[in-house]
Amino acid sequence: MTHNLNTPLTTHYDVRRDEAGHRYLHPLVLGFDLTRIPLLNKGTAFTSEERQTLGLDGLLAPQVDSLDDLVTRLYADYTKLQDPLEKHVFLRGVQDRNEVLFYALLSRHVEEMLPIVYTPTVGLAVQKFSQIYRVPRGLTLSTLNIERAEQALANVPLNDVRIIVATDSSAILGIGDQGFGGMAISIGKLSLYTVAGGVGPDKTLPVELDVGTGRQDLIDDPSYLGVKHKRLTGEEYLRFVDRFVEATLERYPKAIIQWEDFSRDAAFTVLERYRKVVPSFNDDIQGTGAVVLSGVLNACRIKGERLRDQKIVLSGAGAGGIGVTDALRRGLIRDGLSDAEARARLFVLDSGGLLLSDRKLDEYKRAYAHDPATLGFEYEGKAPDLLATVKGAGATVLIGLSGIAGTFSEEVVKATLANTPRPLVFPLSNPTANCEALPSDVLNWTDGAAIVATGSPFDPVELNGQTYPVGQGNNAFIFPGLGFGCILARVREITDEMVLEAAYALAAYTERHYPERIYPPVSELSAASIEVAAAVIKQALKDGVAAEFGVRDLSDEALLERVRGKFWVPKYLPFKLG
Ligand SMILES: O=C([O-])CC(=O)C(=O)O
Ligand SMILES: [Mg+2]
Repeated sequence: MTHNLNTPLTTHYDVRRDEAGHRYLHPLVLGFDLTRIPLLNKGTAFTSEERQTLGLDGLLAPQVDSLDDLVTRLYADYTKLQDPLEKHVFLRGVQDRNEVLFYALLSRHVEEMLPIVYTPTVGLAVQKFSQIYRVPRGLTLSTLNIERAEQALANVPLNDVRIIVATDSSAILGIGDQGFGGMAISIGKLSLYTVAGGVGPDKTLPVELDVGTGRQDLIDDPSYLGVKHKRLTGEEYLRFVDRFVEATLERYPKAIIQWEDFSRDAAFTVLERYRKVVPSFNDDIQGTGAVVLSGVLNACRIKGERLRDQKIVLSGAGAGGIGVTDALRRGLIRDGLSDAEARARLFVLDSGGLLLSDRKLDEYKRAYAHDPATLGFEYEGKAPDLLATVKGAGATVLIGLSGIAGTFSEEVVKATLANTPRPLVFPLSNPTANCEALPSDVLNWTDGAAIVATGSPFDPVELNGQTYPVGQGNNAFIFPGLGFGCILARVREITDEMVLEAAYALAAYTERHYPERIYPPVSELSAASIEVAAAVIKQALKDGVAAEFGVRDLSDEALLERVRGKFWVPKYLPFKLG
């Protein structure tokens, strides 16, 4: 089969239905090539008939396996590996060879493998991406090809992408600028879209926007694979992202964009610039915001208190910090407070201390700055630090999105305990090494009284003969369901109310199934995502932004059934040439 660049062969197969309505693959490539295209390759699970009709006879090991056999065999290999990054490379290798197998393996061992394909190991994969890079995956736009963005998108061998995770790598997790390496986070997030959000892998596209890096050490590193110059800024930067969005809209008009790990002001600027142009959301601002609101709601329920009774101190004023503050403000208003009353309960600190209106602050932080005259407590210096704020404000909730390990010291945690018998302490920065405090320390310092959640996974803590599970307050509980719902409803826009409903749906799911916990266990990600998706669809209909999914008259249960029915599950489809 030949093709030229003007009419590229943009896919390698069609999915068709036989007379009985069963789906099958009609391949547009044959023979050896089939074993090299991850969405088509079945490895030794090609049936003997397929081997003969597809030109594979003699190319494969004689044994014909089932998908289950392959999963069992690979898992045995996997368990021999010790090092998390090696495991990551192993699993990514499976994904790049045989995607159905990768997802079958991952869905069978979600709890064990999520920390490998996703946080925290993905943080290491980002840092080592140039070294572990093997074969192409996703789309990389850089300053070298952005002027040919349409052609670059035309080269992507997928015809119907519905969800894109795009990063400019300026603030990966809590580890900062990672240049080209950020591609690993886009890939990792999309694995969750498939395993937990039911979106078929052929509908997902990871994107790296390589606008350069502020890291001289990367620029100087001969093994670094990204473009080697300083980051674009200002108008040049926005023009680059404009080109990406325009070309994407043309090639994939049904796609949603998840903006991931953009630093501070870029995160807010990009979100606002495009959210009415293309259905899009920022995972760190909105996804993290929703997941934290959900956990705080459940923790308040466990304490027998209300959200509106809390005084909340947040350390970190990046995209995550301000996004969480905003979600909590909306939650406080829903709990009956006015906007001013809600703001009066939220205290945000950046590296200079509490945000105060007499400090020189970026625009996006200004919204949460307190007037020193009405703050209600005294402080020394230009602005109170974390300890002074916890004491002065009477904090009952402590949330960390600072990216700085150790921020929640024993003194700070004990000062929070002095304000309430059961403080909420959420050291949420990722990956593990950047977490503001270890859950075991927080529980020890508070003699088990604190309600703790982290962003990265932690083992349960044993204390005084009791076991305390540590909730994972990671946006993984929000974005797969949020995106899935948006895809199913073919939304024109993702409203703040839809994101808020995602938070309440997760809280309700947790309360129903795990009343003693603030987040479900990770093994329940897909079950929780289905409920999040249904809530998002309902709100999209209310907001008048849903283009499809005639579900207006469905009962809640019927809607959930509909969403469940759309969930992609890994299985090998038969090949047929007809
Ligand atoms: O990726 C994660 O684990 C959560 C997240 O968005 C971040 O930390 O930036
Ligand atoms: Mg993120």
